[in-house]
Amino acid sequence: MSQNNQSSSPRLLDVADLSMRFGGLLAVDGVSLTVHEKEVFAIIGPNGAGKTTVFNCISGFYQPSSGQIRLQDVSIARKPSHEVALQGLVRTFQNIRLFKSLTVLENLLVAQHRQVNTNLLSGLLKLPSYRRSEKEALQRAAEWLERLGLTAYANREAGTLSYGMQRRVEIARCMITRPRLLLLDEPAAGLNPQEKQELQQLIDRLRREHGVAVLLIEHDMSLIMGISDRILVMEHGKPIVTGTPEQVRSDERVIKAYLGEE
Ligand SMILES: Nc1ncnc2c1ncn2[C@@H]1O[C@H](COP(=O)(O)OP(=O)(O)OP(=O)(O)O)[C@@H](O)[C@H]1O
Repeated sequence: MSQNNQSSSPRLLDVADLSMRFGGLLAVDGVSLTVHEKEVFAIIGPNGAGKTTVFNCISGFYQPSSGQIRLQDVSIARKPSHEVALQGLVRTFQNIRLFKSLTVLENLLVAQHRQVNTNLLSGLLKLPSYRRSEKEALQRAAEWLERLGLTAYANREAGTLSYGMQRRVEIARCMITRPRLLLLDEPAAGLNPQEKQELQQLIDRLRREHGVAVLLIEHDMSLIMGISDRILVMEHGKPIVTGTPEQVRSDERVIKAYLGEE
């Protein structure tokens, strides 16, 4: 799979000197990174390096101890996750978080509730504006089900699908809100080799056809090297190096700190 050179594209996410302290532990220590529009940017590093904590700070689940986080020049540090999502940044989780007893379609409808006209009065009276936004939500759900090969599963309870399919539903649920930046937390975890290959193709397609940038944490090196434009390597909360897959692969500090441990 070919990487795109997106470094000349406009900057989408700017993280500057981010730190996060838990009591006596400095879990993230001075991390800076920039994600450009339509870029695929990966964060890698050994277990406990601080990757998930960086994700939680960016997506509004943690309030960083210090540092700046800007999405298209608007500060999002210390904003709650639902506000960050409204600004166009959405995420998936290491452990899939779907409404398992709702159908796949219902999961996609729930995801849009903030965008649907939820004015109580217009809902009660079933005014045309309410019916129109409900219809649009259904249409968008059908489109995303088709794009991700999920149409046949629309009426299945999400919890009964295979792990790989649930991951797809999760990604559809994010994409349906039309984000500019999609954060994927270990998207290949638990997938078989064929599903990993499909995931790689899917991420590439989302970027090319829907103009979304992707920031991901992943342990699967073949996926990372195959899909990323640039990679940030972390160790013990600190950034070690940021570069292209080729630069990272041959960097001695990375080999020592990360690849060397295996
Ligand atoms: N809510 C928390 N409270 C206290 N310590 C935490 C919390 N979250 C993370 N940590 C600690 O911060 C450090 C970094 O953890 P983090 O989960 O960010 O690492 P990671 O790189 O994502 O690891 P993994 O690859 O295993 O998911 C670890 O030492 C972890 O125990």
